[in-house]
Parts: sequence; structure tokens; C-alpha cells
Amino acid sequence: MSGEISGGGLHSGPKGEATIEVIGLRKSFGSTQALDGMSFTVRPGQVTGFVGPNGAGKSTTMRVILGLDAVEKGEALIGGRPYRSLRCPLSHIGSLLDAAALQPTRTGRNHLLWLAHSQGLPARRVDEVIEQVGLAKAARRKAGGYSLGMRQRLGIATALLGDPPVITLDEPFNGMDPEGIVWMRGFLASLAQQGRAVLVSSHLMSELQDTADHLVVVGRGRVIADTSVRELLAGVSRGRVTLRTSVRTQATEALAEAGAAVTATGPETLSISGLVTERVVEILGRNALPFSEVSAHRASLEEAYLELTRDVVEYRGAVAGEAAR
Ligand SMILES: Nc1ncnc2c1ncn2[C@@H]1O[C@H](COP(=O)(O)OP(=O)(O)OP(=O)(O)O)[C@@H](O)[C@H]1O
Repeated sequence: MSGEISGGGLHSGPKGEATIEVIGLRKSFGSTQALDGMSFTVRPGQVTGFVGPNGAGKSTTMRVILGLDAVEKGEALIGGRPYRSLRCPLSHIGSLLDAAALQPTRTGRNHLLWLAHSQGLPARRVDEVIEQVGLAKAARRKAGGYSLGMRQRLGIATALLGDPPVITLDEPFNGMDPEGIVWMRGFLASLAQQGRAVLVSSHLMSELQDTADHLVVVGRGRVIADTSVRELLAGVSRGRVTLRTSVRTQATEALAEAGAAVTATGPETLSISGLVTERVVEILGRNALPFSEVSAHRASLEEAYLELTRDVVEYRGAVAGEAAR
């Protein structure tokens, strides 16, 4: 992957330029409360994952950030300013909302040229972004024949046209093959390393594993958790040990006798809490029980998400009064 985005290196600019601030957004569609006090900040130099189940309000929030939807309350600011006050918006914020929204008879390159022209950006920039997203071979073909993964790449190229410090991508992993997903992860990380603020929505937590530095988890139009990925995973992993053994039943008995809480997580795997790894190894050794792995548990984002959403009901109860205000 080329990390050569023009103006590369750490994105410099006025302090706070590379931020998105979402402040108390409220919006309803008829009787559906799509946004119910949505608030969070996207910081520069990080990939922020914007995660939540279908209908949680992710796309609506992104549309509000981009000035496409009005709200009843609250505001969204890009580098301290609302979208509609930005001159040459593509050089402040790049976005991918709907990769399928293309003129099918236009080539990928012409699609970009038309956009660049409308924003007073040089044609040279079009070829740079085509190269960056790996579309050089397909750029002169009609976009109507592109796979969804190629459309996503074209959408990213569009977002990068104005070399913006802030980038928002709605479900960019949709339709990507495994190779495309690996590419996308690395590419997003490189954009953040250049100092950009990158907001990426997904309804699948697993897509953001090894990509997001920070997570904003949403449900029913509001934020459930706003946390760094490191802290989230550490909280979930804390004090748990993974054991792989062919004698699961005997191991469970021996460990339970020593005071551990043991849960089967697979045909040959157990998750243990209440004992450190050294103690687990000692107990297995003392009982002459074979094992192929004993390790401190490393939680997946998916697991962390399940833990988080388990508390959602309680959390919602605690903030219900606040929301009613
Ligand atoms: N134009 C619209 N008209 C009516 N209801 C809408 C409209 N746009 C969104 N909604 C509703 O608002 C809520 C939030 O939708 P939104 O698309 O923002 O969620 P999402 O988190 O992006 O979900 P998904 O992952 O499915 O895209 C949903 O209940 C949705 O049905």
C-alpha cells in the first residue's frame, strides 16, 4: 500500500482542525427517534470506530455531520465549524456514504474528475488518489461494472480528493473480499498516522479489530460507550486464563476444586477466572493433566461488544431521566 498521500506526514493545520464534534443531536423520523442526544468527539491521529446495531443512528449522524440532514436539537462541527459554513468542503472533510451512488455510465476516473472540477481541485489529484486506493487498472472502465469492493475503493478515492484532515466512512468494509478488508484496515491506519481524524462506521465489531484506536458504541440514537480499544479489551480480558486441553472434564474438576470459575468455550478449550496462569499450570501439573496451551485471555472486540451491550439496559435506565430533559 502506498502511504503517499499528498501533503503526507503529520497533518499540520490550525489546532483542532482535524476534529469532529457531535453535540447533543436529536432527530426523529415520524414516531422513530433516530438520534436521542448523540454526543461524541473524533480526534486527530486516530481511527474512531462508530459501531452499533442496524438502526442505531450511525448513518443519520454521518448525514448530519455532512449537512445532509437537519436536526431538531444539537449540532455537528468539523474543525469547530458546521459543514454548511465550510468553503471548499472536500478539503475539510472527505466522506463515503453510499458506495453504490455512482453514475454507472461514467468511468471511475471521470467520476473523480467531475468532482475535482466542481471543487476547483487539480486533475493531477485525481490520478494520485486513484493510485493510492489501487484502482489504476480499473479507472478507465465504466463504474457501473465495478464490484462493490471496487466501488468502495472509488468512494475512498473521492473522500481523499481534497486531501482533507477529517474523513468519515459509512460501512466501508461492505462488499470487500478478505484481501480488500486487510487492505482497508492498513489504509485507514495510515490515514490516521498522517494525523487525520478518521471516523468509520460498522455494524460488525469484528471488522474494526486491529484497526480502530477508539470506539464510539451506539444504540437507539445515543452513545453507550466511548472508550479506547485498549482500555475496553483490557477490561474484558482482566484476570481470565485460556486453557487448551484434551481432558476438559478432569481439568474443570481440578481447577474448580482450587476455587476457579471454569467455562467451556470449545471442545478443547476452557476459560478460567479466579486463578493466574502460573497457578493453573501448577494445578494441571500436580494432577498430571496434559495441556497444549495456558495463556492470559486476549479478548476479541466482538466479545467486548457483547459485554458492553449486556449493560445497556441498566445504562439506559440510569440516563433515562437525563434524556427526557
Ligand atoms: N429517511 C428516513 N425516513 C424514516 N426513517 C428513517 C430514515 N432514515 C433513518 N430512519 C430511521 O432512523 C433510525 C436510525 O437509522 P440509521 O440509518 O441512522 O441507523 P444505522 O445505525 O446507520 O443503521 P444501519 O447499520 O442499518 O445503516 C432507524 O430506525 C431508521 O429506520
